[in-house]
Amino acid sequence: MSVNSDYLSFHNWIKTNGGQIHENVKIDVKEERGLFATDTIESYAALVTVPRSLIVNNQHSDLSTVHTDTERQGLMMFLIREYTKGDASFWFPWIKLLNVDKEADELLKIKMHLFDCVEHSTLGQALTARYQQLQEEYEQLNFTETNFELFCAVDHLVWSRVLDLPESEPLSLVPFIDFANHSLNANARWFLDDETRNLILRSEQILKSGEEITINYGLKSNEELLYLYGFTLSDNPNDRVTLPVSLLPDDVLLADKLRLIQELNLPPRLTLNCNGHLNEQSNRLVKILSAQTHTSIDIENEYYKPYLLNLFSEYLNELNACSDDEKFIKYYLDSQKCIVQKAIDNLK
Ligand SMILES: C[S@@+](CC[C@H](N)C(=O)[O-])C[C@H]1O[C@@H](n2cnc3c(N)ncnc32)[C@H](O)[C@@H]1O
Repeated sequence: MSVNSDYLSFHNWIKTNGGQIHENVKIDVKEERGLFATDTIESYAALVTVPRSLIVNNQHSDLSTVHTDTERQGLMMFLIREYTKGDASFWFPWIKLLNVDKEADELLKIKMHLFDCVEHSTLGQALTARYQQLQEEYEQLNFTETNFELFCAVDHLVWSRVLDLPESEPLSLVPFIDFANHSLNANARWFLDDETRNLILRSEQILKSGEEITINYGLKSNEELLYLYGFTLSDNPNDRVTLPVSLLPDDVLLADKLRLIQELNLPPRLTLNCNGHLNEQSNRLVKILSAQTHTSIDIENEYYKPYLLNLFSEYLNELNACSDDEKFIKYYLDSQKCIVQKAIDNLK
């Protein structure tokens, strides 16, 4: 079967099961596979309607036999089980297009790149924790139907494709709408129909022929985008730098500083916004961390600037030592460098 006929089968599957697809909407591959308008579409048009019966979550009868600790695991088990059934699965026309095998290869490559580049950043820490957790889950679930790489790929598919439905709704995968890519200037929006509980993707403006149909995944930093979806934006106004910080064990003020940090409930990291400014909590944390006398704890002391300069310069050196040709990692690194450089300039 050719790729085109796979998309045709998917369209037919959605329709046969009660869904609707606007005649001028199709899945296509340009730079990235996504949804496109094949002709002009008016604003506020229903682009896709996905019936309740095709929305995958823990309320769906097909997940009733999956017993797991978390909703995410439930979705993973469902995907693995249905993927393993091949064309015997009811969900085959959709799952075939998810390219589970290819995803596993791609992910492995990205993982290697990332670990080399961002080992010491909060992203490196988060990724390390995620893979450790996945390893534990994989062993715990004693999964014989798949290998670990595939297990990671399915985890990525779930993270990158779930929709955050309104509060009372569970984590859900929504075939067809899960082919919409992200844009900060999105031209479409999805919502749950109050009456039918169907999920509808609607145009928010007139769409021109050939235009990509995009939704907004939220105001996420490049680190969050990379962690959740595996891509970044070259010019991300929501980008920031988060740097893990810790106290030195030989700090004479260690106990006092720790107590204060706990009392104030400060997270052990510094966050710089895209203009290189520390947020309020981080500012407070640095005053505590950099103090060298009792009287200077939690006030702007003379060690404040040198402490920060040293921290930022070290991180900048680390970033400069990484070079990567992979487009999204390059955007991530360039943006991190730019923010840290602004923070250094702000201090001077
Ligand atoms: C919900 S899926 C969207 C459909 C996906 N492109 C596909 O081929 O199935 C999310 C994934 O699409 C890709 N993606 C979404 N928005 C993107 C963007 N603005 N730039 C690059 N890749 C994007 C990322 O790989 C992300 O993990």
